[in-house]
Amino acid sequence: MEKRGHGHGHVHPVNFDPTAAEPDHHEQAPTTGRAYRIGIGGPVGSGKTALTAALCRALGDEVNLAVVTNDIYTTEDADFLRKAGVLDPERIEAVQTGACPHTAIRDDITANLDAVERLEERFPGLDLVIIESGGDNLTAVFSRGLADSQVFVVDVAGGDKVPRKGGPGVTTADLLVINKIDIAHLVGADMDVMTSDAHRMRGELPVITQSLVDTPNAPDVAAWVRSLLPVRAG
Ligand SMILES: Nc1nc2c(ncn2[C@@H]2O[C@H](COP(=O)(O)OP(=O)(O)OP(=O)(O)O)[C@@H](O)[C@H]2O)c(=O)[nH]1
Repeated sequence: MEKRGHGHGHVHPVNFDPTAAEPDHHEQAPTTGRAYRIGIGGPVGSGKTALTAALCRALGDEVNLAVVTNDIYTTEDADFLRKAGVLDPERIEAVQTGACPHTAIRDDITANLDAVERLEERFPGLDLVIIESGGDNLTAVFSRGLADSQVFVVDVAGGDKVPRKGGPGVTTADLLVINKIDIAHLVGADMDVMTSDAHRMRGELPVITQSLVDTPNAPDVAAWVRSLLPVRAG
């Protein structure tokens, strides 16, 4: 990490590595005997709540699932999901982060783990908890102590440069979703550029492009989620 001075007698660390994240202070807990936890993160308005709703629609009848939402000051996302009727409202827990959302999904994950625990107590045998982060920036990723796998959602409206800007969300998330491809032509986003940059930045890690207007149940992401869950007998 480089250090830069700026004229008041000391230096601040300056990190120009787009793939660098803050250190993760939590270890991944063993996944046996508890619900699998998938984190959904990404910039403000990219479609995280819409994807969460889509996954509830796609998987709700076959998987015992619940959702934790994170908002800074409100319970907006939880309220949206409850109103959308995609899941029993009892299966939705809201965390108010009161600070930058990445703090609650990475640095102090207690409130989120407590919310997961409440859901697990309420619904014994829960298979899956989807944890939706509040909208943040390209550096916001989940602690492995909270999310077993994570999806990072960007959208075409942010510009086709977003994947090549990197950041740990784009480069290290277990799945990158490029959302709202139905409006790519309206915002002048070149999908070939976005997908080839995304693959270049991510190596072997998967990339899904989708429109939740054209495919409201997010079939490709739902298939990816199914592939992560343990196969159940019967
Ligand atoms: N055209 C189009 N609009 C979409 C798509 N996905 C989501 N939207 C719209 O984009 C807006 C933002 O979507 P949200 O799901 O609320 O985004 P978010 O990432 O949860 O937003 P924050 O929680 O505020 O960060 C909403 O008006 C959605 O209806 C899509 O695939 N295509």
